[in-house]
Amino acid sequence: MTKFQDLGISPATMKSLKRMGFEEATPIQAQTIPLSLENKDLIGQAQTGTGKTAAFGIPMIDKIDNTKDFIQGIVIAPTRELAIQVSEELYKIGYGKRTKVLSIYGGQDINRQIRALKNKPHIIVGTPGRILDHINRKTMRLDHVHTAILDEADEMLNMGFIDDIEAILAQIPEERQTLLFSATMPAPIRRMAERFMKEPQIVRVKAKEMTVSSIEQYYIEVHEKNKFDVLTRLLDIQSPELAIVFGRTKRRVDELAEALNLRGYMAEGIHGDLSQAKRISVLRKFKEGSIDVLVATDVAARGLDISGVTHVYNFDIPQDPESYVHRIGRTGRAGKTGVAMTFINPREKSYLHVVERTTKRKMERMDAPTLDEALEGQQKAVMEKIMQTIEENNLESYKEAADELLAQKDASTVVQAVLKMLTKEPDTTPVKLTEEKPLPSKRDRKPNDRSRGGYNGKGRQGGQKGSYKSRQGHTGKRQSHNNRSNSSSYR
Ligand SMILES: Nc1ncnc2c1ncn2[C@@H]1O[C@H](COP(=O)(O)OP(=O)(O)OP(=O)(O)O)[C@@H](O)[C@H]1O
Ligand SMILES: [Mg+2]
Repeated sequence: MTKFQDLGISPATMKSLKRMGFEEATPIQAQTIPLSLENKDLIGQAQTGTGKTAAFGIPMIDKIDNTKDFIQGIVIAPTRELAIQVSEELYKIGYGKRTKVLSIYGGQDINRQIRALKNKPHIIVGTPGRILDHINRKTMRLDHVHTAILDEADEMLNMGFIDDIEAILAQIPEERQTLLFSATMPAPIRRMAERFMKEPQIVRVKAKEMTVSSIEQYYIEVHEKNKFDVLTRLLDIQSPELAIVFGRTKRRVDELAEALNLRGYMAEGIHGDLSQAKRISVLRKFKEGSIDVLVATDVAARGLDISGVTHVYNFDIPQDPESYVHRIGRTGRAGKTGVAMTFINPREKSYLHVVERTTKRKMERMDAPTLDEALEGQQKAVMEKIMQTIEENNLESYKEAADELLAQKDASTVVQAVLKMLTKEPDTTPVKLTEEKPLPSKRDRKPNDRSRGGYNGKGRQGGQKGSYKSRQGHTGKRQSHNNRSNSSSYR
């Protein structure tokens, strides 16, 4: 374990790290911070949730000269949500030094951003399109920037942002330091990236597997038409605190969110076609816990750090192994545990093998749960809740009513009735889901065919990092239909 004080970090930044509760550096931080402080270009690859943001953020902030009123560092990120999240983490790291950090992204009022830019931020975090927009309008100058960072670099290059990124980098002095970070860095993308770097050092955190070991990984073979029932049974049995369900396309995400609601789950979808306001509100609700299932396309969730996500469900298997790594990486972050379940149409078996080969980790096979198991899961959750209520020892005012019931019926019958009332019986309300064809067999697939749902490179939306309110131990995750609109009990 490496202590931050051994990495050459300034006292002001050390103070911020302490305030953030960071005690020891993660491996990627320990390996890249000293190199970065020496101004080396580098490509940093480490598992999801292992602190890459601070790995690039700490040295960048330490190199900012706060007495100078111009932009000295820039971070480019693929989505608005991520830009906001990264800027918030940088703000916290820069708190001790009073570093000014500004996020700029499409969809937000440009005049407001222009006013904020006049406030002379030291660091800009933004999406490629909007950064270019400000460069073209001459509302932002990058000629004093010494550090340029591409977060989720492989995704941005995959999405066709290479020209935008090169145009942005062309505005930054050549002596700059350029850093690329991601949990995945396929070789062709890395070679493309090296074009705009100077003898980059490649820092790959040595790990046997590409995914963190604290995520349990399972797959379930299930036919398309049964997938939804299997999903709801799993939700009933596993009672996730917060869950993310990944669908392949935007339509899929919308239909899944609607179907989950029909069956009484608090779910909402997020993808690139929603308005910015809607996306902000969905993410905020998810972080606060007033919805507990987020249905998303891959790109919508890249890099997002939401505490409390205990389960990830791949309703559709992702088309490439990198997407798998990023999807399941929304759980098991910062040393926490998580569970990832992947549904596989029997004809998609080859994709499972490709994922396993890339991650160097086998998924464990699980059988689809039955209705009875789902009911049992819900009963268990209610029983836990009852025991918890007993432990809280605050039942005085119910004693009289209990005695009255027990005078009429025996204890077992009374408890059975209470259990029945509290248990959400598995719901089989019919739902409408358009069938997705299984992915083409590997042999039919063209190289670089990544046509997926999600963002189209434009129209990215922002979301705010909400407060992570503590969620009281609630076990039954579903609301029955008649009280579904009352979300306050979930806060
Ligand atoms: N040294 C540390 N000690 C404790 N917590 C840390 C440390 N470094 C980072 N964290 C926390 O770990 C969480 C994950 O960090 P971060 O989002 O930077 O991961 P990442 O490696 O960028 O993941 P991804 O590949 O999914 O983008 C964050 O909540 C962050 O604040
Ligand atoms: Mg990250």
